[in-house]
Amino acid sequence: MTQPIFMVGARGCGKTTVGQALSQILGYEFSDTDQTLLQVSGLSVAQIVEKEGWSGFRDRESGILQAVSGKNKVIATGGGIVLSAANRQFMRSQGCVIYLKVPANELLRRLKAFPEEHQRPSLTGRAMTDEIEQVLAQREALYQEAAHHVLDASRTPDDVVFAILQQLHPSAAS
Ligand SMILES: Nc1ncnc2c1ncn2[C@@H]1O[C@H](COP(=O)(O)OP(=O)(O)OP(=O)(O)O)[C@@H](O)[C@H]1O
Ligand SMILES: O=C(O)C1=C[C@@H](O)[C@@H](O)[C@H](O)C1
Ligand SMILES: [Mg+2]
Repeated sequence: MTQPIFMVGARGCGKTTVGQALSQILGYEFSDTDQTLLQVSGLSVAQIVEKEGWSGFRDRESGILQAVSGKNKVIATGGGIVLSAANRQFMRSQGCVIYLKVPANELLRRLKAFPEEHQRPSLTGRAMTDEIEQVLAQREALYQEAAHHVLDASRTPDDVVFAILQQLHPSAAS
């Protein structure tokens, strides 16, 4: 398999952490849409949103998704990449899409421990607990629609990587 692997899911589900580890095992190149946007623009998510609003950020993010896609790549996306129907269609048609599913209480635990507020400014203005539940409720169907594989990602990163390898190459991972 050479097609790109796209990691999707909510903030803090482990797209960057697990995607990077998976790329190393597969010998694939790794890209992250949030990190690439930071590198090419020199601006954090919070700065882009302040200047251009969320719609400006979403437009830039969609452009980056297309730019970083390619063979033998693992691509960690931003948590809101699936809001665009064109992005969902692009990822599904170009590659293999993996949804890392994590319950709200575990997302909250991780995001409280590692807030990274410049890259994760508030989406709703609400308290983090309420925001996570609200955003998950709004996006769950979109993550499911985009995904070829849905993984329980509340386990350790190594366990999640192993589970992905089992889904992609059932014989090789056993
Ligand atoms: N399986 C895991 N178990 C425990 N902690 C994890 C796991 N995966 C990631 N983490 C931790 O949770 C935090 C968020 O992970 P990560 O940045 O990979 O999430 P993300 O899905 O890329 O989030 P974002 O959408 O904001 O980019 C990190 O500090 C990471 O160390
Ligand atoms: O869930 C979201 O909408 C976001 C998640 C992050 O990865 C960043 O892409 C940004 O903070 C928006
Ligand atoms: Mg990330």
